[in-house]
Amino acid sequence: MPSSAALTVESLSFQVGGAKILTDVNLEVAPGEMIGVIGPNGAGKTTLFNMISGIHAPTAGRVLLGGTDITHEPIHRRAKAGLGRTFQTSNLFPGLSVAENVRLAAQRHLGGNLSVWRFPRRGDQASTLAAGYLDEVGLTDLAEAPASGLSHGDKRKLEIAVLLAMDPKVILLDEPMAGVARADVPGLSEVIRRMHRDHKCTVLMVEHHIDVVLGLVERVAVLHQGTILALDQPDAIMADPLVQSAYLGAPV
Ligand SMILES: Nc1ncnc2c1ncn2[C@@H]1O[C@H](COP(=O)(O)OP(=O)(O)OP(=O)(O)O)[C@@H](O)[C@H]1O
Repeated sequence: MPSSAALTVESLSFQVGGAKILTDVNLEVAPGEMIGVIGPNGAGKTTLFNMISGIHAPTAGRVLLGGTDITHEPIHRRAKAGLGRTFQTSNLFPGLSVAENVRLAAQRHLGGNLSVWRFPRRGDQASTLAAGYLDEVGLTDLAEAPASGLSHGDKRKLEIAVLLAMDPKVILLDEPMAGVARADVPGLSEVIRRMHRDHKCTVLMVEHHIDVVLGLVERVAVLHQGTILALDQPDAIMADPLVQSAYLGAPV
């Protein structure tokens, strides 16, 4: 029977030389679900994201987006099919203003052409949409500031606004809290929570801040030495002795 999952990772393996980086990873993310991927350094989290987003090809297995096999599709076709990703290192246009970054993404999504001179109405529509997304992530007051001057936390919020402008069905959040000041973590968590709730998008999130993951997601996948050690609701994951000994080292 065909899967109704928004994102399916099926028997995914990745091997470099003799080293097994991922081994037979299976994961189904239901439409509108948010799953967190945790695991110690070197467990294979980034590699898994790179396989899903198309940066590297798996040695074996498949990736399906809404039931369609995208395993061999290039990155831009995956994006067009509705897969969005943020990166640990920001991929914004640093010289452009906060608003321009979102407006360009909205305009590309609307029509693919960046020329406001040839399509002035599309430009207006993109600006209106951009203002809405900036409001959603709480960056309206910084709309005219250069993106390069933002704090790490605000850059992540801007990346989310850029993603929303592209209207993805499935969003991969790659360590959204990395480099973010401790004081900014709750605010950014709230932006992610609202994005998921209001846009009903499917989210897969790699994150080292376990508290953040447990507070946001419906299920947690624990990756350990390239395999899924456990996949369950946050409470069950924290109570799982296998997870405690293999990942956390001690009861929590
Ligand atoms: N292309 C590659 N060639 C060789 N080794 C690789 C390659 N990609 C990943 N690895 C190795 O695979 C393992 C998993 O790396 P990966 O970055 O996916 O882990 P991670 O769980 O994201 O770790 P972290 O939490 O530190 O970001 C590491 O030991 C890494 O050195």
